[in-house]
Amino acid sequence: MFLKRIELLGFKSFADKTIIQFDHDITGIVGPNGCGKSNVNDAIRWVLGEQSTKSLRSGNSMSDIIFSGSEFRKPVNLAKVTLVFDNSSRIFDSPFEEIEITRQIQRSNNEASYFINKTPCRLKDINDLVMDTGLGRDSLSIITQGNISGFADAKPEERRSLFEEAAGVAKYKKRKKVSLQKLEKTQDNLDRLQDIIDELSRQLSPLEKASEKAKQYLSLKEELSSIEISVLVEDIENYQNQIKEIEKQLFENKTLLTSKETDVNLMDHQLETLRKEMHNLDSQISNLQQVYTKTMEESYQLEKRKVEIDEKRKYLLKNEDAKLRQKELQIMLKEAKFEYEDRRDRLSSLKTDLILHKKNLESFKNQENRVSFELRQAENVFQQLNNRKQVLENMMKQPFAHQQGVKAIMQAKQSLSGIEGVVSQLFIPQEDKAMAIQAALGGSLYNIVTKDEASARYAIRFLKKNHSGRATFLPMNVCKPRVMNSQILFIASQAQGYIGWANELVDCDGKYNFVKDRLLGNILVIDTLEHANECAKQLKYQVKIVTLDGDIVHTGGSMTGGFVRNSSSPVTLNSELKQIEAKISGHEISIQYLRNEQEEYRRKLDRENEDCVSLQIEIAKLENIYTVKKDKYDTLLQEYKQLGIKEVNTEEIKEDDLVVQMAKMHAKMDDTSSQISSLRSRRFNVGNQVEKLENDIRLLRREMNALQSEIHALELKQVQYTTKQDACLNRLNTDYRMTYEYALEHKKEIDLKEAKEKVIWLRQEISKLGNVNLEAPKEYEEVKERYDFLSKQKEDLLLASKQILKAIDEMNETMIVQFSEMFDKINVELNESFKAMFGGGKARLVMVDPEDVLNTGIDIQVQPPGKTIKNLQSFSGGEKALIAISVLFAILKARTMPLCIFDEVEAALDQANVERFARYLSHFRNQSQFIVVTHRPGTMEQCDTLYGVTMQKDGVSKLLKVQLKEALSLTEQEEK
Ligand SMILES: Nc1ncnc2c1ncn2[C@@H]1O[C@H](COP(=O)(O)OP(=O)(O)OP(=O)(O)O)[C@@H](O)[C@H]1O
Repeated sequence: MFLKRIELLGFKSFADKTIIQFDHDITGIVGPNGCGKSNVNDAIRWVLGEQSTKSLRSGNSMSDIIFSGSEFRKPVNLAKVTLVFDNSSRIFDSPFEEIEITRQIQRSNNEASYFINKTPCRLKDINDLVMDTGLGRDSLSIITQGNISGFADAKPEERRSLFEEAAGVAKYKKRKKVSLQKLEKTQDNLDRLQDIIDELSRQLSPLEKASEKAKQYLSLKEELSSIEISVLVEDIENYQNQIKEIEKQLFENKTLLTSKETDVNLMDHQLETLRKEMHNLDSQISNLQQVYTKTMEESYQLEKRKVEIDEKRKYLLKNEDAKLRQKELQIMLKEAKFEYEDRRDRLSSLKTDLILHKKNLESFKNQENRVSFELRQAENVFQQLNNRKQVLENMMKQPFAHQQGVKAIMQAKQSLSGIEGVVSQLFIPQEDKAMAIQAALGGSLYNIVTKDEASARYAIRFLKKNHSGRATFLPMNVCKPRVMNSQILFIASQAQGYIGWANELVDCDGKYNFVKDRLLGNILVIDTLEHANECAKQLKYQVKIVTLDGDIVHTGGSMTGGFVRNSSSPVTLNSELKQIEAKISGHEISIQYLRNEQEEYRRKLDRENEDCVSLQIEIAKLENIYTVKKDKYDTLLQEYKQLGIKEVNTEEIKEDDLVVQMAKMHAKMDDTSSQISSLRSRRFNVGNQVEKLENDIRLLRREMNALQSEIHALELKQVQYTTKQDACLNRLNTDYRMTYEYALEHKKEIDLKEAKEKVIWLRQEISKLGNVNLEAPKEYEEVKERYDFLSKQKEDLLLASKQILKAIDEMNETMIVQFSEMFDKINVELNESFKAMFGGGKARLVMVDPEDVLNTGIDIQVQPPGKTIKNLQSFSGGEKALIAISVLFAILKARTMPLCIFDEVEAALDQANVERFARYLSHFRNQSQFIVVTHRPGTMEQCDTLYGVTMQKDGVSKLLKVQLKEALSLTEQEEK
């Protein structure tokens, strides 16, 4: 037998271990109602994997199938049922000759355990084992009274499962279901995958762009760094050279300064010496003047004596004899000759002197004329400068003459609170930058800076109230500093003719720095308009640029410039005034210098004049004396000749002679006078030298001041270059993490100008890129990799779903074929079984939708003998059962089942029909094994073995093999 035995323990009413042995094809199980017959059926179904407590006629919990006890028996805690099958025909796909399937449940944990041949297994293993064998919880193997009675009344669709089971398509259906679930899952996965792929693809495009941008950025940056390092190194080298040059100049200037200091010291010393000499000369002159006076006194005494002697001689000449007279005359002649020759020589010497002095006079006159001319010119310019200064000062006294509102506010400043001042007065442009700053400030020149907005509001109310015009106010608290883009700062700093940012070229009180930065922080100052245009181009016309002349290149590229007649503003006035004042002080010095020079020449002129005049007087006096002396000599000579003396005694005049003494006196006086003159000249020269030295010292000191300023400027420059050099070093360090020495080693040979242009270009290109996500290439790679991977997965899934669909198609095909074949086969068998059950007539199975074999419901058209075809519903309960049994037999004929369990399937039949049923059943002997739960003697008669089930008072089912007679008596007992 296929099912060899059932072992029950604790299952429902089978509290005690009960073994049902099956030795024949048809085994009947009989007994009164409620004795536990159907529990055997339930036990088989339970072992074969039934999960529905309803199907098992149990309570809510599976543990309800465990024997629950009775008045006389305690409940048990374990239910265990084993089915033992003969597998020699290999109905189960297993190499074992015997298959033992066990299911048990513990009350304590409500957990079921499964075993195949005593080995624990899963429910699935049991399902797989019984699949395709015709067994199983939903199979045709177990048919109950309910199945039979409900068959006719069931909907066509509900009937279909029976035929599917018979056709053996259930496994395909199951597989198809699994495949469809897989397909659904695959589709779900595909949908999810598609969502992710869509999302990734949305990310990919921008990421690819960002990645390209980042790569471009990195490549530009790399190029930039390779060039910029060299540029920085070159710049540092240049700065170093410039610093060295400045150091050299500083050294030279400092040396020069020291040498000038030495010169000044030396000159001071010379000055001292000269002053001493001057003092010396003065005392020498004074001494000589005394000598002169004394000599003149002595000469006067000698003159007096001479006059007395001459008087005596005149008397002698008149009264004495000829010889004496001759002697006397001779003496007088000698003296007269001596005197007249002496005066002649002196005269000649004085004339020579006069010529010399006149020459000097002429030269000094020329010099004085030249200096006077230069002085006049300098004084003219000086006057003009002073006039301009006065005009400027007047203009500055009324700085807002044309700005009525500004003027009114500034006049009422004391009574208004929070008025700081007008922009044009608060900001002082650095030297030469006034025009540029004026252009940069433009309309803001006359903005009034206030402490806050409230002060500005108050001032505006004041203007309104007094009808005093309008003004623009700039509250300090709203001024925030402008931060220029570092790229622009860099490009600007490299531009040709770069002077600086306008705010850097203006001095002001520190508290106005924000105002200054707000108004001027974004305006660039470049030397010329050409350079400004060039720079504007490099900066893409994003920055307003002004030139030193006040021309403007606006953002966007428009230009303003030209000449304005009265373009003065307080900003330029101030600067012009400063320039004028500087010029005036320069002119003052040169005028002073010229005046000194003029004074010196005039003094010289006066002196020469004086000398000439005194010489001329002296000459005039001497000429008279000479004439007198000559006349005297001539007269004496006449007188002497009249005495008849041919020869004039040439005897030398004696030294002690009065005339000789007098001549000596004159000579001494001349000599003294000449010495005085020479000393005076010396004194004059020394005086001039002193003055000159004093001037030279003054000049030297001025030069030293200039040198000092130059040194200061150089030191400033040195600091500037050092700062620039440090900035470059810093950039090398922070931007490129390099020391100068390292960078120097790795520097490339570059053309600095070209390289700087390239750096600017590269920076512009980098700037154009805007924000760059440096992680983008990595992110792109990751997303791309994921995208590719998921796309491949999608392809695989599509392939898998195609394969599943193909498999489903194949299964559908197989199911259609198998179902159709089985359907036809059953239809053929039905005709026969129907005839056998009804004793004639005909029956036919019909597909409700033949087009949809896979889903169609199944209808039955029956025509019992002598009756016309009627609606199934209109048949009696017995007829309906008979129709169902006909179909059941038809199926069993068409598809051989190894085991069939009929649970009171013939209950609704009358005696004659039961016998017909039983007889038909016996036809299946040797073909299938039947376990028949029955009350009907007709059926019992056809059974090979009968088991009687009884239940005593203890509520426990007992089983015993019975003979037909006993079986009938068991049933009869119940009927009674
Ligand atoms: N868990 C359980 N513990 C104890 N007894 C149980 C349990 N479950 C069911 N029973 C008993 O089993 C009996 C019902 O058995 P079953 O339905 O097999 O009887 P039957 O012989 O088929 O009756 P009928 O001929 O009327 O169909 C009842 O007496 C019921 O009390």
